[in-house]
Amino acid sequence: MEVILNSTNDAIIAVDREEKITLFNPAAEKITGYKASEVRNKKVENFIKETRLPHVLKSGEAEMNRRQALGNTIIITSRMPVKDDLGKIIGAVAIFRDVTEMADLNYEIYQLKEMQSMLEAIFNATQDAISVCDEKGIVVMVNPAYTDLTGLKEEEIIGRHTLNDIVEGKSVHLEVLNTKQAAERTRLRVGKYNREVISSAAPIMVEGVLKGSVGVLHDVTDIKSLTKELTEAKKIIRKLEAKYTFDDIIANDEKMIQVLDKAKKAGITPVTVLLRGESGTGKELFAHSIHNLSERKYNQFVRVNCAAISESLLESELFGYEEGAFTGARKGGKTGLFEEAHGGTIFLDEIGEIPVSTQVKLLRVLQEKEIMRVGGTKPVPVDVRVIAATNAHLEDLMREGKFREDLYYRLNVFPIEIPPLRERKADLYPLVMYLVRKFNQEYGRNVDEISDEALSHLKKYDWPGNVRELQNYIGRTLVNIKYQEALIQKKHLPKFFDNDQRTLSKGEKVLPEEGEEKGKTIVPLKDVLAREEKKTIQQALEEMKGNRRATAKALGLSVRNLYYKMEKYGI
Ligand SMILES: Nc1ncnc2c1ncn2[C@@H]1O[C@H](COP(=O)(O)OP(=O)(O)OP(=O)(O)O)[C@@H](O)[C@H]1O
Repeated sequence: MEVILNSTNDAIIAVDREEKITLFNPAAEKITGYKASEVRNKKVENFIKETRLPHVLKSGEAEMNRRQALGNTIIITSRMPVKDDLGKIIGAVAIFRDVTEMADLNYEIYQLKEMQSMLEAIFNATQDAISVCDEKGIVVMVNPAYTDLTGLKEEEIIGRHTLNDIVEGKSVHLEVLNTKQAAERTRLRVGKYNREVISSAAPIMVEGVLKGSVGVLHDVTDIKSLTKELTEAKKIIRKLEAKYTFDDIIANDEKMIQVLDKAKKAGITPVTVLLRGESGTGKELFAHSIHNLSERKYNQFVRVNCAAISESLLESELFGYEEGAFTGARKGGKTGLFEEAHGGTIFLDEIGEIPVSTQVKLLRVLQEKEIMRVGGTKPVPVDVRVIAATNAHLEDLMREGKFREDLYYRLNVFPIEIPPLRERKADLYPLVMYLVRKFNQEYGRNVDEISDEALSHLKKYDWPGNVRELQNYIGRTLVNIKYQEALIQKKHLPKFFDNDQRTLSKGEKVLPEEGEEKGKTIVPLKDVLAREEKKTIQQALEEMKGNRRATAKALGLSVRNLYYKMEKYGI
């Protein structure tokens, strides 16, 4: 018995009825720091308050496995009364164990558990698909983003080899397991949906030993579609911006060089410009270039095709409207194009198509430098440079009462007349070569010259559609040329009045010819009608030398309707 008392790690303290210590073993000495000889026969309360032995003497009740502090130590105590044969309490004994070390360990475990829960929360909530495999390449953990991305259920992944999820490409996990190094940015296709991903992985090392690999997948399908959207958005922005400068205007002809000089002068002054010339002569190109030479070049260039916007909408598009200005008006109103162009330039193309009522408002902007929103009462000051363009004969329109005289004089401050291509044939050769370079790139051709015979053939033609027509024509020519051919010869040149839609320039809409598709002789009626409509419009435009007003009149259409159809058929 004595041996047990002396060798046990449990501290044992016994007291008699008077609460005096009768037993104090070596373990008790160690925990409390008192010597048995010092405390024996002395009241326990005088030395150790936490034993609760006086309480047990009174209550006669045992208290088992209680956790408590003893100074800086943590102990687990059991106390029980000692009774004689008659059940009378003659003393009490306390047995306790130092668990400070165990408590520290518990605390560490607690901290680890906390960390684990935190990591689990991150693991489950992150948008990145994560998988973990062991040192043999067997997947042991995946997060919800991983199952979402791959379309595989957890049970189809866990416990299987990591190669199981890959449809195409090399496993980064295996690379990590082979090299013990991180594997960076590898393209793969994974899972049920064959998603394209970029994957990276890193080794899991525990005390220098490789225990597995953790991999992250980024879905690039989304990135790809976002990039596509971004490219589209950029295209739209570029369309809105002025992209050309005077360096982009090809001119060799004396008359054209003079026109260019005049336009450059307009560029460096804030004057209102009226660009006149047939369709396709380069009016828009000039408008861009003037804006880009001016002090306003870092501000907006807003192009408005006055013929392409319906009469009822044009006014609110140009000047904006106040909330509640009309049924269907947007909440909060709308900023007009003049306000958008504030500080910059507004290019009013086809100015001859503006209805007389809107002309009054436009005159106000030019005179007062302020606009009035539709439904508004307060004028809004705007600082906008106006460049207008027309291929219509404004003087005729004025005589017919369709164009206000006062507006005409306000716009005609600095007229620039761009001559048609037939009057500047010296420009043909440099224009052809410029266009050839452009289409070489686009179509993957290697043309570097045009034969004299082919060039003189082009010079004989009138080019009613001007540079735009030449551009389409050279595009068609390059389609006819083989990759290895470097010289445009007469045999490559298409017919001038070629309405064959299959040789139209890039971007134009191709409608099926009669019975064109193999084994299909019946073409839907709407396609036949569309094809005929397109042909007729093209022919009319050719005959009217690209003059849209005259073409619309000849076809019995409004200019707006003609624009709509031209856009629809990609003419
Ligand atoms: N001198 C030139 N040098 C280079 N390209 C030109 C030249 N003139 C016109 N172009 C090109 O021809 C096409 C038609 O030009 P643009 O749209 O400026 O003509 P436009 O007179 O405004 O036509 P429309 O009256 O039909 O709107 C454009 O692709 C333009 O880049």
